[in-house]
Amino acid sequence: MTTREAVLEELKALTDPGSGQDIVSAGIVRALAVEGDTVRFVLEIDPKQAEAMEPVRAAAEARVKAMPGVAKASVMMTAHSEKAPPDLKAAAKPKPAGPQAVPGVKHIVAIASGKGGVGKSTVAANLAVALAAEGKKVGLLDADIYGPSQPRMMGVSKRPASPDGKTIIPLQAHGVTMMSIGLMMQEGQAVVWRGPMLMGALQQMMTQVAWGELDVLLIDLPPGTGDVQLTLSQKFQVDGAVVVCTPQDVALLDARKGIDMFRQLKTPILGMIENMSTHICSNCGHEEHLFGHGGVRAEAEKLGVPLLAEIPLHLEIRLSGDAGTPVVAAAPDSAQAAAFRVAARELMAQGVV
Ligand SMILES: Nc1ncnc2c1ncn2[C@@H]1O[C@H](COP(=O)(O)OP(=O)(O)OP(=O)(O)O)[C@@H](O)[C@H]1O
Repeated sequence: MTTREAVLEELKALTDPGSGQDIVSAGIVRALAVEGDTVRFVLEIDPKQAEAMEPVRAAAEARVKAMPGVAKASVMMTAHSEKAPPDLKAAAKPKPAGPQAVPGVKHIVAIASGKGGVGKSTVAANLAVALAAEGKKVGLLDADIYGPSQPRMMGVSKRPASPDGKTIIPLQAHGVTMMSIGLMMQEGQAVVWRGPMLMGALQQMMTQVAWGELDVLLIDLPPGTGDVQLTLSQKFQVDGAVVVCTPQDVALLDARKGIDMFRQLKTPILGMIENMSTHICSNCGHEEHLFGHGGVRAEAEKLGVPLLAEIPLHLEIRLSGDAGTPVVAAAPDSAQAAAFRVAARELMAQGVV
């Protein structure tokens, strides 16, 4: 199969009698399409030149048809428009697009974890509600393709509407505008995501969801260091990442990997959040350190990133999350909710919300 570039190269051998330039540089080769072994294009000419151009058209068709890998060549002449011809060389090589902003969204903050089950989604949901309670316009995008849990945590299950088949209308819960990849899948459906599908789904949820005006869009990422993290950091202007971990050594090791990845991607680390920091007994209020204590603080200091909050392991946090009302909304005055509010205010103090 031949390429568009090879065809253009071949056509440069022909001269445009009007300008004296080759027909590619003269800008009269338009709508060039290479489909398998068929090449089609038009020569856009001044109608007065039709007769003089016919031999050029015939020569162009013959030259392209003689190229290896070409079975059919179809060249037509059309009358030119008044607009300046486009620069074919520039059109062939579009500039690589840098990270883009999401229209209307002032800041993007990723909530990440090195491994699964450390409470990243719980933190994302409660942070979103806490920031909304501070008067911020907050969006929450659940991009955790392996286990989207925001519909359950935020208590929404309705499939989002798309009146025009292009724009997706996000849902509202506890003062937060939210969207989850889970709402686009059939319940119980197992999805095998491949790289390009993943990137497409993330891109679609970032740009096709009608987020409206937001102070911040929180992204609940899948655990670990994979395609979604990479795509998000490379394609969108992410203000920073919050890394959630538990005090266990193994989680810390994974958290370190996550931090390394964001550093390589030049995404600022806004801070770490220690979840399941201490266990507070829901009967007697006794506090104990089930997974050890102080490890995350020491690690954060070593890595030079702030420790945004220490969230206790508390039955109320799990029950409220499972019931669809994050603890910050269910029991705003509780000590458990206060820990999330501390993290929210820290982010506001950093100016990323
Ligand atoms: N501080 C906490 N106290 C009590 N339960 C918690 C706490 N944090 C999280 N949980 C519970 O632990 C479970 C896992 O939390 P969550 O789904 O937020 O983790 P995750 O890191 O997002 O997991 P994954 O991304 O692997 O699905 C949930 O049932 C949640 O309610």
